[in-house]
Amino acid sequence: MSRESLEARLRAIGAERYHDKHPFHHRLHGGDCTPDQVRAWVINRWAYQAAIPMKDAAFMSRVYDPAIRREWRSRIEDHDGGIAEGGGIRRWLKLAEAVGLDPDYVASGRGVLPATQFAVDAYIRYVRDMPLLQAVASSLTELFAPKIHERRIEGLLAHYEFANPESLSYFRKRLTEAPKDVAYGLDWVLTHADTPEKEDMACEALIFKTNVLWAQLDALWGAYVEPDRIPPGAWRPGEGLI
Ligand SMILES: O=C(O)c1cc(C(=O)O)c2c(n1)C(=O)C(=O)c1cc(C(=O)O)[nH]c1-2
Repeated sequence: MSRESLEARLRAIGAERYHDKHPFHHRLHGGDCTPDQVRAWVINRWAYQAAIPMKDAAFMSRVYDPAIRREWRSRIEDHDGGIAEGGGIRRWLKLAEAVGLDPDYVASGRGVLPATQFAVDAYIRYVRDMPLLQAVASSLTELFAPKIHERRIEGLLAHYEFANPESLSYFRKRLTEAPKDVAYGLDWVLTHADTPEKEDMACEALIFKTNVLWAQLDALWGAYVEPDRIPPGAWRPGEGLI
């Protein structure tokens, strides 16, 4: 298979399975979420945000080639940032505050749904334990992220009072960060998936990752859109507010 046809296969996986298709996102971006459903999304998505630099550190701990580590380390810097200016994690907490949540409560990780935690932990473990090809390929959902970030900025600005350039700065910044990361990751996968077996492995990794993302939204829908389904220990409306 050529590089072009593997790339087409990866993109077809996104077209079918990326979480922009999930009904929770349609609801969020279309202005149909209640304030508590938005809060539940911010609290649970925090678990994903917090896991990203950990999985990137897990990845780097396995790589012997300094050239790859040099490319990869900006991912950690993008999220953690420096002491003074912070990074994506701090920008996420700005969003938390804007929707009326205490940022310390959100950053504590309390109230995250069990299924969300299982999904993000599975992502960290996958990147730590699987062949490097699959560890890299699992990040390629970011091929599809700029489109959903643009849609989210537009949808939130149109429908919710909390939305403004400051509260949404996380997504705006990702519009320039993600394409740089994914260009490197995609090229690496297309170069290293040089047998039919490895091509299948890369595709399986991307499917795994779309499942990690989908499962988080299924968990949100189950707990906060369906009535009376919040699991024990998970965030309940009224908790963790400013
Ligand atoms: O808002 C989204 O829908 C979304 C999706 C994804 C993704 O596709 O995994 C990431 C992000 N955002 C994101 O902001 C981010 O920093 C990020 C890093 C990664 C990764 O797997 O390394 N995915 C994503």
